[in-house]
Amino acid sequence: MEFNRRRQLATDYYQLSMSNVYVNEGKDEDIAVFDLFVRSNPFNGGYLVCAGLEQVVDYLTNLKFDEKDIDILKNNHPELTEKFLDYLRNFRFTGEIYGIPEGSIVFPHEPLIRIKAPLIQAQIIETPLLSIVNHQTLIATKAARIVQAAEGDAVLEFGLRRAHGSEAGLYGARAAVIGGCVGTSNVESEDLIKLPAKGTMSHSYVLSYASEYDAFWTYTKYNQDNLIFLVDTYNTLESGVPNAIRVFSKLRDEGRLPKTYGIRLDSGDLAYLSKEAKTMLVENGFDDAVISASSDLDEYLVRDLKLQGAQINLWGVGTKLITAYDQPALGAVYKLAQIDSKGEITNKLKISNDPGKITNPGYKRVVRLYDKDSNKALADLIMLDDEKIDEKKPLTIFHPVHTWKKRVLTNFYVKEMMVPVIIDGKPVYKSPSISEMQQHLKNEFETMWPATTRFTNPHEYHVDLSDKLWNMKLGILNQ
Ligand SMILES: Nc1ncnc2c1ncn2[C@@H]1O[C@H](COP(=O)(O)OP(=O)(O)OP(=O)(O)O)[C@@H](O)[C@H]1O
Ligand SMILES: O=P(O)(O)OC[C@H]1O[C@H](OP(=O)(O)OP(=O)(O)O)[C@H](O)[C@@H]1O
Ligand SMILES: O=C(O)c1cccnc1
Repeated sequence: MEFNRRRQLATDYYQLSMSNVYVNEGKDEDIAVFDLFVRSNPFNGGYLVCAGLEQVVDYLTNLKFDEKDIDILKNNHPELTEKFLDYLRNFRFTGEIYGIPEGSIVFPHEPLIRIKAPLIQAQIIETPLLSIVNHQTLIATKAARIVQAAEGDAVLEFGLRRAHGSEAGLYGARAAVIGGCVGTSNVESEDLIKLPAKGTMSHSYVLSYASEYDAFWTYTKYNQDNLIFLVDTYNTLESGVPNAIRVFSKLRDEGRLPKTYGIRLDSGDLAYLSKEAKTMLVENGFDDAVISASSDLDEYLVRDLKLQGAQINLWGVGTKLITAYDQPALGAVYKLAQIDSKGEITNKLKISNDPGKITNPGYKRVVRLYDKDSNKALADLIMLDDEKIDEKKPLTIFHPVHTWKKRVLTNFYVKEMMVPVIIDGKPVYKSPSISEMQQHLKNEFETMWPATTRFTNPHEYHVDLSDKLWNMKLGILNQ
């Protein structure tokens, strides 16, 4: 699936006005290093699930400007010089990208993507990279929380009709599946995520028949598997569930009750109705029927319904997932960390009154430190790219703002977080399949202490700076 292939002007104009200056001032060949990172965890949570890297690669390896784009820019912006427009005509991304694989659990302040490229290129790509990663990381994180609350039950993404446009619906569905949803109702996503779209039936379908029974029975003539009947159109317990049971019984008598069959509840007290429906289904020998529910669900309602003993084993989640309802923006940023101007390297940081907002300078990488016995993650360390860690020696790590808070690690091993993705403009990374990303996330959860992933007052996972990086930062601040 091609991302934004014909949408190269989907950027903020200032990227182009600044680039116009760079070309004309001979700064376009300066080599810049930028970091893309998030400043805080969304949803008052303790973690993020990163997503969007595959679309970043697709965008960067296909980015070019054609004569139509040049005409539009020329007509609207007489200040853009011919020299710059010529530059755009010949544009190709020639830089280097390192990134953290999709489906990884990540934390604020650590680079999710590191960009090293001619300054002008790194500038032009800023807005699209942020919009891709902001969106997908936010939705993957929301999905992971809902899946976490569902405690092993299947979660389906149903949000397209409430998404902020079909592109948000499409890439939101992708991110939701990375985050752990077993599927989506979004048909356009089939080609992107290589999974058939899934679904049940609507109230209008049931209402369009003279009786609820007719609606259910007729459906079975054209759908052999996955027979999930919507049972709340008239009266869930007095009509919907009994009619569903009549149809299931008939199918069983005819020897064609499918593997996946069941009901969907979409209104009323979902805990009470699911328990009553379960009893009725079991009494009729339909112990393995799916009981699905939808209706403005999110991670808190799913958790609450489970606490109430709801007998629901498939959760359909739309609006609150696809729009990241309680936090609709992630706020990932893209900050300059180094400039190499004709061989003269300067490390850069952005100063702020808030120490937590001062950016980290230099050409850096991120590693995760794990406890050798439990295999649980202990902390992440942002360090300069050429630094090494000796796993045999004790390692002292310290809080990046409250530096007196120290820990000495002795029994640990180190894992690199970032992988090379594009080198000299050429893709070098084979993106895993969406189901591999989903599995990767499951493995990641195994390495996290519950304190980090719990919803209420999660523990702040440590993302620390190496000594060398801290000294570089302090040196620049002192200047
Ligand atoms: N047992 C429950 N505990 C907590 N919240 C519930 C429970 N059952 C349902 N809800 C939630 O309460 C909210 C309102 O449900 P309610 O049935 O009143 O409206 P509805 O589902 O929109 O029904 P209708 O379409 O008939 O108006 C929904 O978000 C639903 O998920
Ligand atoms: O509640 P959400 O989490 O957003 O999940 C999606 C909702 O979309 C449908 O309702 P809608 O009223 O749009 O259509 P319907 O008439 O088929 O129920 C469906 O029945 C769910 O309630
Ligand atoms: O298939 C479904 O049940 C469905 C799809 C989209 C939205 N609500 C429900």
